[in-house]
Amino acid sequence: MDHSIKEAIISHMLQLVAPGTPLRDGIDNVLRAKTGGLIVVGHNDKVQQIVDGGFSINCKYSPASLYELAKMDGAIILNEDATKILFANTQLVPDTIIPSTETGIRHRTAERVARQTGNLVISISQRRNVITLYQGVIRYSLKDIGVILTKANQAIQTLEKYKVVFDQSVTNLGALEFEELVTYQEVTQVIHRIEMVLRIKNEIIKYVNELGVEGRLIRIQMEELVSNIEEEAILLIKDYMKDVTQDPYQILRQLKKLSSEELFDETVIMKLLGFSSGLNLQEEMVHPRGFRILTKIPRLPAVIIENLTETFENLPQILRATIAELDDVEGIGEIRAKKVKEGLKRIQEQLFVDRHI
Ligand SMILES: Nc1ncnc2c1ncn2[C@@H]1O[C@H](COP(=O)(O)OP(=O)(O)OP(=O)(O)O)[C@@H](O)[C@H]1O
Repeated sequence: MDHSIKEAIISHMLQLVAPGTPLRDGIDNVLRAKTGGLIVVGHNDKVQQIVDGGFSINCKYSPASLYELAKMDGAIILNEDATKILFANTQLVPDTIIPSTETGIRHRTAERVARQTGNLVISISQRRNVITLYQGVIRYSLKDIGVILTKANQAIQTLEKYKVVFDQSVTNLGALEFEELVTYQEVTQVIHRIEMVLRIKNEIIKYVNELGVEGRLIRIQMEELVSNIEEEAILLIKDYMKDVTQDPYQILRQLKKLSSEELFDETVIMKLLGFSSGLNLQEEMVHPRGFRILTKIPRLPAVIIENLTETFENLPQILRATIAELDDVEGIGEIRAKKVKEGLKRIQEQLFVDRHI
């Protein structure tokens, strides 16, 4: 199964049972009462085929009713978004040919039902104090909130460190862009770093999803650190991809799929940007189109940035353009032309002050 599809399924199931949701409240009640439970989320033809006996309940879902119904033997079936309890006390009869690695009957049934129907199945162990989620071939044991919180906090600290390193290298890149001294190596290095930050951010998002209401503070910290990091990555790619017709979002998606070793390989990143191997990355100079720097000018609409980069092709040419030449660009009058010039000058000054040598 594609890694990103698997991640998406896990993320969806974790959000459904995240702390603070009614479903999680009900599951926690069952766990505490030590009655055990087997819950199928969603009812369709495939589920219908393996259900035997039980009662039709068809009432609004509430944590209390889930708890009461779990006292009975058998499985409980909820609707797709877990807002209704449809059946209780049902016997599930999945195909025994379907392989299962579980030992107990409840867990084996849960795994088989999930594989056979593709639905989310939740097994709450009576003796072992664990909640296991199954969907298709995916199996996920919910972890203790304290353990996830510790991991999430560690990830936030790592994110802070990586963010500092990334900020430094992106400031240096900006200064070099004004000096026309950027080599391909600097570009691949910054792209590598932004992808590292994105990877840590995604890991934290997973924890936040699993933590539900308990993850509020982690989410705030994360957003404060890297709220628009994806946009920054897209602008960076747009500045340096070989051909303007390439899709920067597609390049970013491919970047996400790289293994850690590949991400360290400059030639792999260059290839994603559309360059063939054979370039001398440490010596050959490259100019950015200017998207990233122009976006820093306050209140400059995206369409004007597009027009500027299209007319002048790269940042050095935009910097060399006179007020009159800027004025000729569609959507730019004299006042805006001056604002662009002043804006670029201010950004340059700031970058030269902030750069790390
Ligand atoms: N096919 C099934 N359909 C519905 N409920 C089932 C099915 N199989 C087992 N159960 C439920 O699981 C209970 C017995 O589970 P058992 O103790 O054998 O499993 P287990 O996987 O070891 O779980 P636990 O860790 O909770 O003990 C039954 O009382 C019943 O409620």
